[in-house]
Amino acid sequence: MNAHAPTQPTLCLLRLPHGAGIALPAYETGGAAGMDLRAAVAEDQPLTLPPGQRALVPTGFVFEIPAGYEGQVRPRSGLAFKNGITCLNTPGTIDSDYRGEVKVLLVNLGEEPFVIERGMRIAQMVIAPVTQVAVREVETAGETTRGAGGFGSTGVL
Ligand SMILES: O=c1ccn([C@H]2C[C@H](O)[C@@H](COP(=O)(O)OP(=O)(O)OP(=O)(O)O)O2)c(=O)[nH]1
Ligand SMILES: [Mg+2]
Repeated sequence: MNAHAPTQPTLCLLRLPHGAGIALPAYETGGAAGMDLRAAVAEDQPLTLPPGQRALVPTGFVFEIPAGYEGQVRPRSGLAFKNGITCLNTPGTIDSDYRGEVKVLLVNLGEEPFVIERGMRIAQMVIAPVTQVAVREVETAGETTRGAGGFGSTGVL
């Protein structure tokens, strides 16, 4: 039983042919926020990401995100710190109506080429609730104390 069990929705996963043998995305610890995603690159064709380059890395699964939720694809801090590997579009947005393969857009911001092997845990996915709002155009925006101040207007200390 994990920390979030009482209200747990179900994530349905469709395994694609090239995802055969890849471990299901999983929470590595009981209280983990994200499920680790693995690279479904070919066993005999690891993907080398040279410095400054990006690549779409397959996960091998279609994710059926429950209605009312989104999937956020986020970097793993270890890969970012040790190797400069991050998600270019972080957090990647997986819509609940998307039925294609989830892919991870990695970029190498490090100085060395990075080799992505089959089954490597390359990113993590957080499932988060989303609200779709009604959109309405207005003539004036409601007054606030902040007003138009932003981008550092409140200072640093
Ligand atoms: O890191 C990502 C980001 C997106 N997607 C998939 C799922 C998502 O539902 C879809 C569309 O993503 P997004 O809306 O970010 O991209 P877009 O450029 O706006 O494409 P679209 O016009 O298809 O919405 O692409 C991924 O597999 N990985
Ligand atoms: Mg879009």
